[in-house]
Amino acid sequence: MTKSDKPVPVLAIDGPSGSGKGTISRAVADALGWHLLDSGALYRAVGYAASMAGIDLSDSAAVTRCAETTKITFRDLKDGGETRVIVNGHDATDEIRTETCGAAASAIAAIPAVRTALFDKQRSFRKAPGLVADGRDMGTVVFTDATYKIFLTASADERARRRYKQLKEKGLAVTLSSLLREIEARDERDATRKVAPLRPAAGALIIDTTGIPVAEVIARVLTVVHTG
Ligand SMILES: Nc1ncnc2c1ncn2[C@@H]1O[C@H](COP(=O)(O)OP(=O)(O)O)[C@@H](O)[C@H]1O
Ligand SMILES: Nc1ccn([C@H]2C[C@H](O)[C@@H](COP(=O)(O)OP(=O)(O)O)O2)c(=O)n1
Repeated sequence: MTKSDKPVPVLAIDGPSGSGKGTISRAVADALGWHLLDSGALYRAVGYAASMAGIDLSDSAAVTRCAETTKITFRDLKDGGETRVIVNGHDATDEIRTETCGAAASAIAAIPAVRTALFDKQRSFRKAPGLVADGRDMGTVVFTDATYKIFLTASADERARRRYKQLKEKGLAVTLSSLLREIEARDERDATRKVAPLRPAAGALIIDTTGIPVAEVIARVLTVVHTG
């Protein structure tokens, strides 16, 4: 709560992989001077930690213990570069961004107890003057009372092309066809799981970003916040 007892505002931005959530959330949080929660990084960090520990990702009890005990912190760089994600003391920022880790995150995210284990940590990011929360269930589960709810989407082809360009620029060996397959498999798993499936929250503004430049999407989202 703020001093005036008004709840701290939350802008929930949900959507499938490659829809632009990370890019738009970071830019909007910077423009508003609000905090940022990259909830996907938490699921990726748990997937990474479990894989590193040699845990079978279908072993729900072991993965849940891993989610409960893994120490995840975000470290912002002074030069404004990519926020570092520290997992059990190790800078895992680059490792967690691979598609392999994305698939591991999607698999462990379907375990209800893993989601419960990460719930309070996500809620703790809600601090004045406001929070931009990026994920799959920000508006539907974690911040059901979010002040603003946005669902970003784009065609699977466009999302795969964006991811291809992004990973190529990082020097990773990827093919467009395998990325498209991985994105479609992840969409399917995230949208059909029993707990917190990917779907627009009731009343969310749905923005299809196919063919819309980043600057235009940012402007549209900021209009929602400014005009309430
Ligand atoms: N509207 C857009 N038009 C073109 N490229 C975009 C757009 N939004 C995001 N991108 C690019 O697509 C890639 C994936 O975006 P990202 O923000 O990581 O998506 P998400 O967090 O939803 O997976 C990034 O390289 C980003 O720069
Ligand atoms: N709030 C969230 C965020 C991510 N997840 C899961 C499902 C996603 O496929 C993975 C990875 O999420 P992330 O947002 O980092 O992935 P993208 O950047 O959209 O490719 O984690 C989730 O279940 N709930």
